[in-house]
Amino acid sequence: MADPDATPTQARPARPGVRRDVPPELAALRRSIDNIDAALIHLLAERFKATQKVGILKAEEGLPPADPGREEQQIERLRDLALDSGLDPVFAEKFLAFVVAEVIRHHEAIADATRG
Ligand SMILES: C=C(O[C@@H]1C=C(C(=O)O)C=C[C@H]1O)C(=O)O
Repeated sequence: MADPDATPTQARPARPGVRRDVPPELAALRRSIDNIDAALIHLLAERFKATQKVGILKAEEGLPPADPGREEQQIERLRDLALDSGLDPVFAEKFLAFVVAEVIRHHEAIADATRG
């Protein structure tokens, strides 16, 4: 496997103005960030697997794709969790809204396909 901290002689030539010899602490933090990003992608994939199943259930039951009441509860809960953990609650709410908008788009597509 490629060494992420490869010295400039082992790595591709750096683009002009791009430093290759990053300080070890920065390299370590970036490895941690990469691990966290990977976890986020896996978590999102699992969330979308669950919401796809919800979309199918809703289409079968004739329920609407969006549930604003449920979303209100989630916003309140996530804002509290964000505050407790030192994350900006406005960002947490925006992030949830971004994800939920995509889920609703999927649910609308599932409902359309189910109606035929
Ligand atoms: C997943 C659902 O469908 C929609 C998407 C939600 C979500 O992604 O969390 C929440 C509410 C609904 O607007 C649901 O009703 O539970």
